[in-house]
Amino acid sequence: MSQLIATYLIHDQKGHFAKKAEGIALGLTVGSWTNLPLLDQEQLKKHKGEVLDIQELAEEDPLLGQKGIVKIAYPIINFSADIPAILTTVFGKLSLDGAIKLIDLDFPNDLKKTLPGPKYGVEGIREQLNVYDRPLLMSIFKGVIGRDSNYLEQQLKDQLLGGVDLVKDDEILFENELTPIDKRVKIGRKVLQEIYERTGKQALYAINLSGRTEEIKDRAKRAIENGATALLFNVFAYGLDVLQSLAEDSEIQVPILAHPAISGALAASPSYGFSYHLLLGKLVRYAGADFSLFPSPYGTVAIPRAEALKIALSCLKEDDFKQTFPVPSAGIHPGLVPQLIVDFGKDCVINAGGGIHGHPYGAEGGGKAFLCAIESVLSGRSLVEAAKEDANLNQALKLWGNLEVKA
Ligand SMILES: CSCCC(=O)C(=O)COP(=O)(O)O
Ligand SMILES: [Mg+2]
Repeated sequence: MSQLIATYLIHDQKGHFAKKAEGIALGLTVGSWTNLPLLDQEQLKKHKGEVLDIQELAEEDPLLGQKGIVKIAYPIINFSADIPAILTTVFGKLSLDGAIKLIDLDFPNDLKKTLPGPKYGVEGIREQLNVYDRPLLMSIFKGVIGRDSNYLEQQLKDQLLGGVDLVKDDEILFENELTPIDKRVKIGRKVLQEIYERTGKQALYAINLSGRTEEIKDRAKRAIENGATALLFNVFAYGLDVLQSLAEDSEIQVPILAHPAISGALAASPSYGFSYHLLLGKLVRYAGADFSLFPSPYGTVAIPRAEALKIALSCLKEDDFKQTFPVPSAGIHPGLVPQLIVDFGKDCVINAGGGIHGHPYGAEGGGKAFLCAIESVLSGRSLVEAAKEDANLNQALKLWGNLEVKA
């Protein structure tokens, strides 16, 4: 019988993990079945969760007690094949029941088959952009709230002239009178075309898809009909199922970038919530994101390096799905590029807002400084060496410094 396997970090003052694990396996499936008549027990057996493994960890939390890892298998006949039902089964009521963290989910093939995964993935995106041999570079509009469409247009041009592969709206730019989505799409189409004719550079502009859930599919489709080339989506403000339904829609034929806004509330605690790699890696990928943004280990809202690396591994793991581009973000500047490439390799997106727009030569200089940093790392040169011949990189390093690389 096909089973979904959930791995949890649990805590117990007395280390009674077996009892706790059995309580979860029963409580989230058939409830207390042992007191029922034999006939009912037989009927319920095929629905009961099964404790597969219990490991006691040496580590102890001073307040929460001893730590343990338990694996519980849930028969997939218990729930419908959708993420809301899956999450409610494995972590619904349980998420409210003290210090417990859902670390991972192993999906059986018949359940995986019901999920879309990314439409384009790393390979498809590289084909669209015609960039195969380096990390991609993305920049983020900044300071657009309260500004008109001329301002937005100029910012887009400046960013693209810096040579970036993608530009994205900030996740906090919503429907507004000055720069509504229709206007942004129109500007995006025009400027992307102009830059392509001038420089031959293909780029994508990810428009923030916002508004009420019931409106957003139509809004996305209209944007795409009018020339939108990618969508940014605040997946945790809406839910993974909404991402899935966008990804599955055959009329939504553009890449989707999943923004991690809100996810800190769900994953940052070491003892509660989801693991970051499950949420921003596996689930976002399975639900259909082509890109997953997450806090890098080095910037302004840093997460531990080990966590960030696991997110990226989960995005790129050999699997039945296309790969999702990992996008370590927040507070990124050119001096971090060598470390980002050591950590995430070539299949990642280097993504910056302030590190592009705050460059002394403007967004164009910012983009060029990043590209020079990427190229110098890939050709084995130090940033300091490369900066001797590149004024853009030189200015960036003077302003933001140059992180010493750790293996
Ligand atoms: C926390 S990951 C999302 C990064 C993001 O949305 C952003 O605006 C980063 O901007 P920055 O100026 O820090 O590059
Ligand atoms: Mg942002």
